[in-house]
Amino acid sequence: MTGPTHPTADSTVDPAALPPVRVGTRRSRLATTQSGHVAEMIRQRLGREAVLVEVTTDGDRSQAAGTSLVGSSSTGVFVSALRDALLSGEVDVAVHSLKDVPTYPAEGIVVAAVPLREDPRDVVVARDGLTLGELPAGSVVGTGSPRRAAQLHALGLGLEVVGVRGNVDTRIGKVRSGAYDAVVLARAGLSRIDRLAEVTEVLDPLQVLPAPGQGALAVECRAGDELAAQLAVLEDAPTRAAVDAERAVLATLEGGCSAPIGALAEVVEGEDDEELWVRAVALSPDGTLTVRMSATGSPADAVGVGTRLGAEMLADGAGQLGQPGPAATTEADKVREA
Ligand SMILES: NCc1[nH]cc(CCC(=O)O)c1CC(=O)O
Repeated sequence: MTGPTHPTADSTVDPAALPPVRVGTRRSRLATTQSGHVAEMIRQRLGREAVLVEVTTDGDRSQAAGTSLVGSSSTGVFVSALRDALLSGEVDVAVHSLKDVPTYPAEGIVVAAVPLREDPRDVVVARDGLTLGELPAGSVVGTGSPRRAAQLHALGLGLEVVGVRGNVDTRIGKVRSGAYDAVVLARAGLSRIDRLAEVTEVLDPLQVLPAPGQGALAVECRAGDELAAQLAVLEDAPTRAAVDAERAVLATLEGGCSAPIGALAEVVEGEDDEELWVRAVALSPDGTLTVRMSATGSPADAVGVGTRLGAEMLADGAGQLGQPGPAATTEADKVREA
């Protein structure tokens, strides 16, 4: 039988009658698209209204002012302003590209959900529809990422790697204007802003491993907020296991190594159970020295698998890749039962 609901009983509160969830976002097209995607999932799966609230970050301001912001040192600024807005109560949810989120935890904040990740691979946008292998030696390839630069050098194609800053549109513009022969970007970013048609090559992870967490989003909220439990419906468990493992590799290596790092994990169907596979690489900045390893284990032990893999890489010389000195092991490719 139907009848009036009882608004005083928690179980019968209509979620649509609650105030809208305020989803904090940076202003870039990539950020607003990602946050809009999360807001839509909140409407669909929580049945609550959601609105985007723009938060200007120091990173956005310095980019507007033309300051160069490349590499991992810049990533925190994009994240911290959103977290400040979360802690001050200005917004209820913060959405980040997971690869931009530092590995150390933020006080008072939890990653309430990691939704299904996009294709995590790096891609090339080159002139004339070319692949990296088709570009003549000496071609100019733009990237602001030490990880991409080192792996491009390691390909041995004689490419000239130069820095590039700015948002995705700006970077592709460098190829369109003829300033660069190619740029390397995350496929996920291009997918989110609907520019996949410009991709001329998808880079095989055997050659170029993505950044830990690439293609995945972190949905954060205040620790202890009842929203944290509700947002769990946005979670994709295999994605969480994969990015936990990748970030554990990174966190372990960060302890003893300043070299660029790539890592990619996936959960695959094993004979009896699901298995987690992790591949990782640490490189000298010029790409001449690499420590490359893989590990496998249970998705339930993702952090353990990644941590042991990172420790194994340190034991194999990953800590010596940053500075000149005795050569580290090259291309040591081991599969370990973790
Ligand atoms: N560092 C910038 C950044 N942060 C997240 C993405 C793309 C989306 C993603 O990787 O999740 C990008 C652009 C890029 O690396 O090409």
